[in-house]
Amino acid sequence: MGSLQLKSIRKAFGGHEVLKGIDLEVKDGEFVIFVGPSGCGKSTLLRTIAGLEDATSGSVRIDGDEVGHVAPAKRGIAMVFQSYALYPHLTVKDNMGLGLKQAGVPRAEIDEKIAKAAGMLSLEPYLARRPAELSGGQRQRVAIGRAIVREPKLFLFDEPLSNLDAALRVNTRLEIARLHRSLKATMIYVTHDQVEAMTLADKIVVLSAGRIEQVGSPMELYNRPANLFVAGFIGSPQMNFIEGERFGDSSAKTVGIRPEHIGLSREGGDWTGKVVHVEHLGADTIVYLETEKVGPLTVRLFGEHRYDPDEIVHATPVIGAMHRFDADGRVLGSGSRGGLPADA
Ligand SMILES: Nc1ncnc2c1ncn2[C@@H]1O[C@H](COP(=O)(O)OP(=O)(O)OP(=O)(O)O)[C@@H](O)[C@H]1O
Repeated sequence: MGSLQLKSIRKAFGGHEVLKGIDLEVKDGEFVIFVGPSGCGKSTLLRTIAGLEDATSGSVRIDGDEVGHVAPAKRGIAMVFQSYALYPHLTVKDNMGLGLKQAGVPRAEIDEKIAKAAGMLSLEPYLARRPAELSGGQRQRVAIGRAIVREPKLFLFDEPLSNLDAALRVNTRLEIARLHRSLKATMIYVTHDQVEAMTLADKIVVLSAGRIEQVGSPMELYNRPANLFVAGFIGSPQMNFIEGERFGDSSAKTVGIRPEHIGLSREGGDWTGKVVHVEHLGADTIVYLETEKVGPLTVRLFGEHRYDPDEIVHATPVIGAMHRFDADGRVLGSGSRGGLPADA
């Protein structure tokens, strides 16, 4: 079992409050990812769950038990850091088994657990090596293996892939997804990487300046963002924001439309504009425009397209794909029913 309940968590460093009342429920077996801009409090929240920071006020419960005064080692959690935090003088096997050894687990049981975790992570050939004799990806797998052998109630990951190169990030990401499926463990994960968040999470928690902006599945956040902040934060390239009046929708202060929900043509379309820049990504082409009617626009086209800077083009939004926001940035509606004015 491994459920987590956070109630009104506040944390201040000196006079500076970095967590401003966090309420969150994580169910047993869920994969929950914290995202948000740099400095919003993601790591502080994770460290508070781990017990590496004490909350200034509020309650942290694991499986219903208050753990605010329980030492980190006694909380039944295992944490995997960006920096691996392996002991350089110990072999892979000893690094993985150290926590269990210190807890007085019998040698035979430790060996069995290490063998099982090493099998899951394809680490068998490296058990006798020291960390310096491993690649970054292998070191991170050892750190994950060390967490697995402890059979924690909660796995906490703090940007575990950010020191790895692009290809290795993808492989390790797939490995973490596979592990989550096979272990059915509760995992809480902090990342800067949108793709990691979208692909791994059952539930994403979007934080900004110490508060939760929205909690939801990746597709809920993408298709039905609760406010301008989430709409702008989730999705890359970013959602286009157009003043309601300029869009022709005076019932909304701002209208949002994702770059893939705008079509481009050389003749005939809603908004005439000039191409400013084009990015060819292979599978997609991103076209940046400056339009007369609605200002700058980013358009994402599937496949390869030839558009040149300074070319005059016409952009047309997909009907029903809009998100509408009020003057406070709260969503009024999204998609085919909520995204358009009533008379459209
Ligand atoms: N030990 C500390 N003492 C004082 N201030 C701290 C301490 N730890 C974090 N902070 C401050 O708390 C705020 C939140 O930091 P935190 O590391 O949780 O953010 P984050 O969202 O994880 O950022 P990043 O994405 O850059 O890692 C920041 O303003 C940071 O400077």
